Amino acid sequence: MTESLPIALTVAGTDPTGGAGVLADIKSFHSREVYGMSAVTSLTAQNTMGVQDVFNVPADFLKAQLESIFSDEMPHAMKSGMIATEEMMRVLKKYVTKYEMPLVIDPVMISTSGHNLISEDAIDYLRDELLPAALTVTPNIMEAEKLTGVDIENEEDVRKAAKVFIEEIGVKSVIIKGGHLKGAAVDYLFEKDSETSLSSDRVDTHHTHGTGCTFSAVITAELAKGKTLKEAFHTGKNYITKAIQETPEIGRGDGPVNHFAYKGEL
Ligand SMILES: Nc1ncnc2c1ncn2[C@@H]1O[C@H](COP(=O)(O)OP(=O)(O)O)[C@@H](O)[C@H]1O
Ligand SMILES: Cc1ncc(COP(=O)(O)OP(=O)(O)O)c(N)n1
Repeated sequence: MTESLPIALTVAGTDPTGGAGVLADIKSFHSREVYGMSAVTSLTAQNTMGVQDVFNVPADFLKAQLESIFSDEMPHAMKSGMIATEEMMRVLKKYVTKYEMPLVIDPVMISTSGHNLISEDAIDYLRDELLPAALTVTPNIMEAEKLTGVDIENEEDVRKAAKVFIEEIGVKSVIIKGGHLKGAAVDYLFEKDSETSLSSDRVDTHHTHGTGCTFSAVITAELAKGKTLKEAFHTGKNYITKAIQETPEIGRGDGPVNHFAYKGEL
């Protein structure tokens, strides 16, 4: 008899060159031996040099995709990435409150190349309505600053922002990624009564396109297997570090990471 596979769902935008968004998420799920499903929010025309165009899927069609999935099979964990409009976020909120499963929100706002991927009013809805529904939220430094209003330059500022996330915004936990701070690449997991930080040497490379998507997708995959958030955080960090150390040098600009590089225990 075949053993049943853990299933993870991503609700996110596409990047046709496969470095970020849905394709990066599915590659990450697959490499962790988790069956991947997706509901697409936006089609972007982008590559390693930047974002050329964006087409947002009508909110009703996002609903149709989610309905197709949830009326057929229940994923074990779910993540969201680029959710461009408040209308789409409202649709998503209905599903994440109706069906209970670990939810990881990667609050994607701006691409590395500086392109706005979500509207300003969607940011307010994200902070006030969606974040409290998540098991964890994985902002980078700029996203954490935008959502909390705290300027972040060092570890103390990271702690101040985490306090706002937990005590004011009402998130259950937050993982603040330090990829854009100076020095070592340190990420911080804050739960109500605990703090865990994981550090790795900074890799001297500009090939970091899709690191945030990949990191949060691996965490989601581990949660789908029933791992704890701390265990998932450790695997996510080890996976992304290896994926950045062994970038495949694809494209003419800021290239993607290597989804085959990490060979850790499944
Ligand atoms: N140059 C680097 N060397 C090692 N790890 C990095 C590097 N850049 C980012 N990371 C790691 O990649 C993950 C994504 O971080 P970050 O770049 O801050 O997020 P985002 O991709 O959302 O902007 C984090 O685990 C971070 O520590
Ligand atoms: C469709 C799509 N989704 C997300 C991103 C941003 O990717 P992320 O991994 O958060 O960030 P970078 O590491 O690329 O900054 C994207 N570009 N496209």
